[in-house]
Amino acid sequence: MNGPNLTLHTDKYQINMMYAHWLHGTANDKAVFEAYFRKLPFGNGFAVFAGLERIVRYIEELRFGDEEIDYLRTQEENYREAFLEELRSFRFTGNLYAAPEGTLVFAGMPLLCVEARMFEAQLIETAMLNFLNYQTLVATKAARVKQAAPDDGLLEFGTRRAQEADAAVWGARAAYIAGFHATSNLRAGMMFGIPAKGTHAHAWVQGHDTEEEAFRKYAEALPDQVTLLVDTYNTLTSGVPNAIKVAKLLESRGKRMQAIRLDSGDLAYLSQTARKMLDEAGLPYVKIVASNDLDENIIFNLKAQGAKIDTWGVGTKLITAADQPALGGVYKLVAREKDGGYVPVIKISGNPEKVTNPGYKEVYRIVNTRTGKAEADYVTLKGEKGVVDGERIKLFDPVHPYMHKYVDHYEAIPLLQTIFADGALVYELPKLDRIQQYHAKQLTLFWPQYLRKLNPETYRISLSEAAYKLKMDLIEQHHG
Ligand SMILES: Nc1ncnc2c1ncn2[C@@H]1O[C@H](COP(=O)(O)OP(=O)(O)OP(=O)(O)O)[C@@H](O)[C@H]1O
Ligand SMILES: O=P(O)(O)OC[C@H]1O[C@H](OP(=O)(O)OP(=O)(O)O)[C@H](O)[C@@H]1O
Ligand SMILES: O=C(O)c1cccnc1
Repeated sequence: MNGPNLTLHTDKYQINMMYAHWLHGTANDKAVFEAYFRKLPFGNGFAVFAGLERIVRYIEELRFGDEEIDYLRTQEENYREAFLEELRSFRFTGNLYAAPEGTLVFAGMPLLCVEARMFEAQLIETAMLNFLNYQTLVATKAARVKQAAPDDGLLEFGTRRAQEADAAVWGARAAYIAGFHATSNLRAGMMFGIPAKGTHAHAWVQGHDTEEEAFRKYAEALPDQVTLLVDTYNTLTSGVPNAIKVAKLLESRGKRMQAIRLDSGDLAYLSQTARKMLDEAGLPYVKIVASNDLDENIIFNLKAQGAKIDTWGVGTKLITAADQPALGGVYKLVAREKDGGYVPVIKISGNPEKVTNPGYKEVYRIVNTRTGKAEADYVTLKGEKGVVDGERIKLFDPVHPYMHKYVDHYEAIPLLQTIFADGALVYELPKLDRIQQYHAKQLTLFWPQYLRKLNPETYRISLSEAAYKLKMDLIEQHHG
């Protein structure tokens, strides 16, 4: 997938820091960074991790070419020529660990960890956050829509309203991970193998003398996939009756009309009445698709009202994550090389939730072997053995440490997979269908109280006692 060169898709301050490290001889010192977010979006109980495939492609293709170097030369007179020359041979040579796409993730857990030369780890922050914040946000929004209509068809219709072209296609992919069935965007279909589907617009109807003629001509052109948009003039007095006529015509030719689409008005009332009209005409197989500024809340309400809708076309509010336009994922330094080893580092803040968790760490999902359900995620310092050996562990909330419990019958599933090792891609990117299936399976690991859309219970991310002690010691040191 050779797209545009994204190497300068970074904030200038990253290159400034790279330059300063280079100048002072610390560019080759290793560093460990972790990416995580502090607050779940949409008041949801979980987020759906997405963005890894794009991150992998980006890292593989990182190169400073002539154009990039010439541009940097014009942007900063302090950059020495030898530094710019060094950029020519820049490659990612570090390690990257990440959760697989489709994993349910939570506030405060490391989603991705980079261990690399300071020079490399710093450059990639901006683009990685850009990719994972957006794709995780849209996948999470899509998971909420899926929860409102778990057994219905879900079509992603957002491209025309998306924040530009990349957002449209990667957003369509994120929606598919969370259980959407198809996208209207053909490029997303071609790039990722997502089924591409479509009906027709009002323009098709407006472009003919009569609605009936428009429907007939459309059905003649595409007899195997006829979904007719019935609301251009009057849904119940014109659109549905004309669609019924065309469905009968198709039947006489041995074909079946697929669906009608409703795109305005009271979707509960119109779908119920249209359903009745279709059934009475002997067309129970003709489905009803609805669209028009839908989101999980409207879909939930329409279902509560008894709407007879089989498939939902969801555009603007999904692709733009309308009720929360950004996920606040951050990328924080947790350890750096000094005198041949790693020293943990911390960022202190007056707000306890913003104090970082220091140290090179690992994260495990603790699954109770009696219930088969996840109890909490458990963050340890790298190399801690207790959890791997199944020893009794104490789970507690690092912000409210008095809230704790012990578990001893559990399986500890490591969440971060090795993606790059010494710069080499060692992870086989799964096919998109596999990611969708993996995501669906992830949902079965959690009790429903963590999954509900409204006021979910908080799933806890616990620090091991050693990781917690390290944090407290560093806070103490800094206060001292
Ligand atoms: N029964 C319903 N309950 C709750 N919301 C609904 C219902 N029917 C439709 N909606 C939603 O109400 C919103 C606005 O619909 P409204 O009826 O105002 O516009 P419209 O009929 O589509 O008008 P226009 O023709 O300008 O598009 C849409 O988001 C739509 O999905
Ligand atoms: O409502 P969304 O969730 O964003 O879904 C996509 C919308 O895009 C189209 O409308 P548009 O107004 O662009 O054109 P049309 O209604 O004239 O077809 C379509 O009819 C949907 O209503
Ligand atoms: O195929 C459709 O019906 C469609 C596609 C994009 C946006 N709105 C509707």
